[in-house]
Amino acid sequence: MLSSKFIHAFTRQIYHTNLITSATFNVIKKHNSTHTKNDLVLVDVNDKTGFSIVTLNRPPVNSLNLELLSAFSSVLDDLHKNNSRGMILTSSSSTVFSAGLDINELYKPDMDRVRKFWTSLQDCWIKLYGSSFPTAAAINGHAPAGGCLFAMCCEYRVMLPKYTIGLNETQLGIVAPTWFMATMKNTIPLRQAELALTLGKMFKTDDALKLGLIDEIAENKEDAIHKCEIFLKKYQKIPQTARALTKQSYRKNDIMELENNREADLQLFFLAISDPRVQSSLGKYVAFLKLKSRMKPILEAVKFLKGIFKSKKKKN
Ligand SMILES: CCCCC/C=C\C/C=C\C/C=C/C(=O)SCCNC(=O)CCNC(=O)[C@H](O)C(C)(C)COP(=O)(O)OP(=O)(O)OC[C@H]1O[C@@H](n2cnc3c(N)ncnc32)[C@H](O)[C@@H]1OP(=O)(O)O
Repeated sequence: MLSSKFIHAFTRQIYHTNLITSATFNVIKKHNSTHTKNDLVLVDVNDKTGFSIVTLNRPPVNSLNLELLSAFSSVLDDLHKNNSRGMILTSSSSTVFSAGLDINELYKPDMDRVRKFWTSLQDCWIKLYGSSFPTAAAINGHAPAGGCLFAMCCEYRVMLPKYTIGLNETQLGIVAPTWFMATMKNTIPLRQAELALTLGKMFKTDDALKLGLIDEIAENKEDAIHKCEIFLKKYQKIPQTARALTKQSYRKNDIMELENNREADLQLFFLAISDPRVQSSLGKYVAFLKLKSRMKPILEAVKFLKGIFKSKKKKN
């Protein structure tokens, strides 16, 4: 009953988007690139392929706060309305795809704001994981937690060498929501997902490839985007509605589970972040990140001096 209702709703939605004239799409095409409020998310449409490159742009680490999530959510709406031919998700940072949820939204939160924040995160996940258009992620930097979640929502992942990706929540003393877990279960083998989730494991690029958490390794960002385009082009020969319905049917149980329990999920989140032990873990983590960031120049100086000593030793 539920599933036929769901399929029916999605079919209507997809037919509806197919019927949208290319006029709206042309508006984007003509301008070629659109930016959201504050430029937190940049959208560039490739005239030749029709693919949109969506760039998360919140320096320094693309941590997902309410404003970034709201901007991303409305970009996903636009792509859907404009019957996008495909989306490539990437980052404007040279070392970080996304640092995941902004810890400042979780630590000592303002309850009004955190409600909007969590609802926005739910929106983004539902729209991205269940998108009618095909998606690929060009992971050009580290992708912990929420960063890994968004990458896993895409149907294909290309990552640059020597970065890390994973759902590391347990390491922070928090539990990944069930829909985070479901997304990982849809990406890598079940037993590996359980181990990765309970350990809060971050995988280096090579290991992520072996595990199937990513699909390819690229030399640099341009190469990653190119590889994503090759993937998206494969769908050009497949009838659009059949492709979209297959993807959505495949993911529908996970999506319906959240759709039907959004308020309960929000209450569970409130309960978790109101726990003093969770707040204490988050507080320590915020302090650790700040300390690490401040120590960076010292660590870099030590590395530099070590390099000099090493080369002097070699000469002698
Ligand atoms: C059943 C119960 C269900 C309810 C569950 C309840 C709660 C759980 C809810 C959700 C799950 C959580 C999901 C998440 O996404 S939590 C976020 C996890 N993210 C991380 O652990 C990443 C932390 N960051 C890093 O590891 C590194 O920063 C980096 C991404 C590898 C980049 O390293 P780099 O060396 O390039 O940068 P810096 O470390 O120097 O950082 C620069 C600057 O950014 C600040 N920062 C980093 N990450 C975050 C972040 N996630 N949020 C906010 N701010 C961040 C860092 O502090 C520095 O700031 P500064 O001002 O000091 O320069």
